Amino acid sequence: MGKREKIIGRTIVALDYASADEAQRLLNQLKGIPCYMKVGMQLFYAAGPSFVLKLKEQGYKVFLDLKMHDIPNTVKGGAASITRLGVDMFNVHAAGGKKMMESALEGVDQAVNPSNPKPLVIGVTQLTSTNVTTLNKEIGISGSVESSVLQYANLVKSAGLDGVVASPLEVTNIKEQNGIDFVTVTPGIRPIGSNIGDQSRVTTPKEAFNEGADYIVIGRPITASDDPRKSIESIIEELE
Ligand SMILES: O=C(O)c1cc(=O)[nH]c(=O)n1[C@@H]1O[C@H](COP(=O)(O)O)[C@@H](O)[C@H]1O
Repeated sequence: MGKREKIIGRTIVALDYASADEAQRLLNQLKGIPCYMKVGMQLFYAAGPSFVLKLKEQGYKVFLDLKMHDIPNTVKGGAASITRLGVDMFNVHAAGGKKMMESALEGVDQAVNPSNPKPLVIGVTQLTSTNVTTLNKEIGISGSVESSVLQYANLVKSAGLDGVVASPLEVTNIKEQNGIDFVTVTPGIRPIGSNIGDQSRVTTPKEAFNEGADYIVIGRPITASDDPRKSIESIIEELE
């Protein structure tokens, strides 16, 4: 696999759209650039499993980002249903605790078979929109964001999940404490000059990979651009 293909395979495009038609329009614009595709709440609640299956039919790897956070039994059932969809990756909130995350893995085990291979199961640590004021004053967790992220990452690892969602800024310490193979999926990606929006803990795509991120997640710098194809090409070029 060449360098360009490797970069494309590690770049996850967040399809945050209100309908399948809008998401498909972006896929058409990015034809021939087989990035990993992320379906989050907005698109899944509107377009459902059928759009996920459509992405798989088109040959994409799919990250289903539904950030499950519920009682263990419910998460177990949800994880089984997600696994039956044949996605490549999905996530749960680490804040749900170890038993909840272990239950997600039990749900996966129930549903895996040759047509539903095991997806990567990823724990969300502190959202990349969270800053220290939100953490301390609203959520009620004291200390730095990074220490909370590391505590969650260690919990995710102890529950047996494959890795975490975190900001690229935290990747080095996460890998140091949990091993190089512990997968890091990093949103909060902002190429130089792009709008930070509601994100707090951001880096450029290049910095994220330099920090050791396995996957970068990019939404609006591509989807809100006047020319999404040009935007993604310039990100890939910078990374090459
Ligand atoms: O789990 C996620 O994907 C996620 C976790 C997190 O901490 N922060 C975060 O931004 N995300 C998702 O990553 C994407 C980032 O999108 P942009 O901010 O538009 O690049 C969105 O779809 C978010 O839902």
